[in-house]
Amino acid sequence: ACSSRFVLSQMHPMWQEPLEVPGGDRQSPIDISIRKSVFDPNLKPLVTRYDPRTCQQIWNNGYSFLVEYDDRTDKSTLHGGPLEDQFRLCQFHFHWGENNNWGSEHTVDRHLYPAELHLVHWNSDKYSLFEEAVMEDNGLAVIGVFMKVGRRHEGLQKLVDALPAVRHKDSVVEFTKFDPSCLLPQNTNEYWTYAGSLTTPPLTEAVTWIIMKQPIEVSHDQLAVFRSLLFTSAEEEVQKSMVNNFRVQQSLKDRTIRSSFN
Ligand SMILES: NS(=O)(=O)c1c(F)cccc1F
Ligand SMILES: [Zn+2]
Repeated sequence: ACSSRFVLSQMHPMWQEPLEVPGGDRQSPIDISIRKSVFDPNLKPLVTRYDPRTCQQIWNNGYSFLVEYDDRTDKSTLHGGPLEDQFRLCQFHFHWGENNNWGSEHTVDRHLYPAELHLVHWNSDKYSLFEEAVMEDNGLAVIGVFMKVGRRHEGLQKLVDALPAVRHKDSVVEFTKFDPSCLLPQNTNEYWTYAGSLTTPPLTEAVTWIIMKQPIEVSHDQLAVFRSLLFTSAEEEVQKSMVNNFRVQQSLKDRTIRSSFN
């Protein structure tokens, strides 16, 4: 699995923003202004091929919970869209709020969603490890999917049922045979894409972001289970609810957001 331990081992205490970032001209997340985005007819459809047999475990890393995949071979991949190369799925995770009024990292015309899913992939045509790719301009591709409150998401429920087992920071539970394509919206041809960064330290400017226009629906109760997780480990006296684990929005600076649709 892609040991995001690398990314999170440099973890700063929560929200010690603003963190000085070398360069810092392509930071994430951002607001996606629809009128500022430019339709690019050359953008291709996204192609995801996920093998549920590569799903390994769920890990509470004290920041979010990650569903980690075996990324030692090209079994679960992403290509197409704005991407020139093939990318390997290493993990997916979420960001959410303490209530349904906020929680997403990206916004659309300042509209906040209660949560956002990130499917993290690294460029396996150019690099041999996630830890390498995370330091390179074209190293990562992250699919962002907005989540709104509505009908219960049957595919998500298997994951929700496993969360009590990873309530505390540093807990891990085996989790297998999960196909993350069930978490994608039915329409994956409409997305925005821009050059950005990790939204957690080391905040490296390595990410091609692909943000789906169509949100998925999850139930109020499913989001409530996300909020039952804890930032703190079992040993700590004061337990802190894992909520509001999103980064503050960053300036667009000299960047263009492209859309795959008109
Ligand atoms: N939030 S994010 O998708 O930028 C992200 C990554 F891409 C990789 C590791 C951790 C992480 F949080
Ligand atoms: Zn994320």
